[in-house]
Parts: sequence; C-alpha cells; structure tokens
Amino acid sequence: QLRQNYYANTCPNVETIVRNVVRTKFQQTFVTVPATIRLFFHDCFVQGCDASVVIASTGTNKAEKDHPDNLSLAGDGFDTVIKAKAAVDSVPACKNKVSCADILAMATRDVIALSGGPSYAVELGRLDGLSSTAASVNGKLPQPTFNLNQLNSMFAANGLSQTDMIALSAAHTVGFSHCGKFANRIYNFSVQSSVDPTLDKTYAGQLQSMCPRSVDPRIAINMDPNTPNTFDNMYFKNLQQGKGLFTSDQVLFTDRRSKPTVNTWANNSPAFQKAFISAITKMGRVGVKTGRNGNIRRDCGVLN
Ligand code: HEM
Ligand SMILES: [Ca+2]
Ligand SMILES: [Ca+2]
Repeated sequence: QLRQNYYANTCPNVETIVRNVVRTKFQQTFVTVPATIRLFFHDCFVQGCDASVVIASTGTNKAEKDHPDNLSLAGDGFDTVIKAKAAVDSVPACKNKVSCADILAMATRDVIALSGGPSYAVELGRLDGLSSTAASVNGKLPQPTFNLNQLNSMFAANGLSQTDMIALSAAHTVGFSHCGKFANRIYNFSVQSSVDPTLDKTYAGQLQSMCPRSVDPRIAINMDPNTPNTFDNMYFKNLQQGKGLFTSDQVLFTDRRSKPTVNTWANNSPAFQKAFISAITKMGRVGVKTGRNGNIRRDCGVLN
C-alpha cells in the first residue's frame, strides 16, 4: 500500500534531495524530461513499478533494457535515477533506505513540473524488483501501430481505463522519436495512398523532409511539432489537426470512442491536468512489490 510521506521517519528530506538532482540535470539537458517519463512508463508496464527496467544486463542475464522495445530509452533517464540515488545515499540516515523504484517515481513527478506540467504529491513505498529479463518485456509494451482496441486492452491489463490511457498518451507532448517508428505512415502506407490519409498533408511533408527514406537510424525528431519542450495539452490540439506522430496517437482522434475526450482536453487544460495526475498516480501503483517480493537495491543497476 503506497502513501505520501512514506519516508517521513527514515529519510524526511528525500523529495528535496531528489528534486535538486533532477533540477540540476534538467538545466544540463532537456532530454532528462522525456527520458525519465518514458523510463517510468516502461518500468511500470513490465513487472510493475519496481525499477526492473533500470537493471543492466550481465554475462548470464539479458535484462529488460536490452529488449528491442527498450533500446530507444534515452540514457538520461537512467542517469537521473543513478544520480538521485547517489545523492540520497550520501545522507547517512537515508543510505539504502529509499528504493530505486520510488526514486524513479519522484524524478518523473519532478521533470513533469519542471517542464510546465502539473505538480502533484507522489505516492511512495515501492520496493525494488528481484529480477529483470528481456523475455519478460515481450508483449507488455504498446506499439506505435496499435489501434484503439489494442491500446485499451494493454492499458486495461494494467488496471488503467481508456480515459487514463488517453491522458497518459499526452506524455508525447515532450520528447523525441526516431524516424523508423513512424516511417510506415509517410512512405508506402497502402496501395491506395503512400501517406497515411489521417496525417495532415503539410505535416506529412515536413516529416518526409526531416526523415528521408534512407535517413541515419539515429536521427530523432520532436514528437510535438509546436511546443516540444513544454508539458502541455498541445498534444490534443495537434491530434485535432492531424499532427499525431504515431498511428497510436492519431487514432485517439479518429476513433469516435476517444475523440470526445481529445476534444475536451484540447480546450480545457485544467481538466487534462487533473486527469493526467489521476492516471499517472494509478500507473504508479501497477504491480507494486512489498515484503519478500522486493528489496531496497544498493545499486539501481544491479540486483543485490
Ligand atoms: C499509448 C501507447 C504508447 C505508444 C505506442 C508509445 C510509443 C512510443 C514510441 C514509439 C516512442 C519513440 C521512441 C523512440 O523512437 O525513441 C515514444 C516516445 C516517448 N513516449 Fe511513448 N508510447 C505510448 C505511451 C506512452 C506513455 C503512457 C508515456 C508516459 C506516460 C509515454 C512517454 C513517452 C515519452 C516521454 C517519449 C519520448 C522519449 C524521449 O524523448 O526520449 N509514452 N513512445
Ligand atoms: Ca518494472
Ligand atoms: Ca508540448
């Protein structure tokens, strides 16, 4: 059972310590923001929010982070967790008292606020997981080609509603995507149309020029063409204009079941923020480890 102020007696300043590290890192590079948010998402959807995604592979174990779906997780998310853990552990009373899973949850809350998103109280009390395997990632993370039914069923498997799924998808209001993740929408889409007809034509042209056919696979582009560095409700306004980058983004507007929610949040930022806080708080409860199912990792990248 998670709760706010979980560390009030063991490490009362933990939230300040983490926030200071995250702020410094944010000032060094904006990528800290999207990298940390996505890391939290990929952690929670595989074996629950237990920092299993942070574990490094060893000679005998291929860890989650080396599964194809996680190879594009930006290093700055991992770095944020490692640095915050070091700062927490440098306080004697706090040493080995705060889980890596909770540090990731706090850092995610902090980067969202730093980039203009809503501030919220974060629930704590997760233990770190005891295993991490690439095989366990199979089928657990959504693909950019997913339709609404596929998105809904994968989020429902984690106790999240369609409304939660739409709110959480708005995390694509910050950050980057590699060209290969949406190339199918701008080249050879179908027999009828080489470009996905749900994509705005001008935007499709811009995507083609930023991502030519044989582009260097390392090239990444902003997912929000308007406010890439602000955590705002622009994501929904973009969808209304056919500027959703992935099929899984644009479908939220093209499917009549989710369109009303997109329209509401495009016009009402406070309503979006409220829904986002509720959804990310729920996501933070997925598969939480307690008792003998977890521990406090000494090194976030290595199982104790
Ligand atoms: C709804 C289904 C989702 C799909 C299909 C999806 C898919 C993707 C893909 C393909 C990328 C680009 C990765 C790359 O090429 O580097 C991406 C990036 C990102 N995703 Fe999602 N995602 C989904 C939901 C979410 C959720 C729920 C969150 C967090 C709450 C999230 C946060 C992010 C962030 C912040 C980035 C940018 C990462 C960076 O710049 O390093 N996504 N997502
Ligand atoms: Ca996990
Ligand atoms: Ca934005």
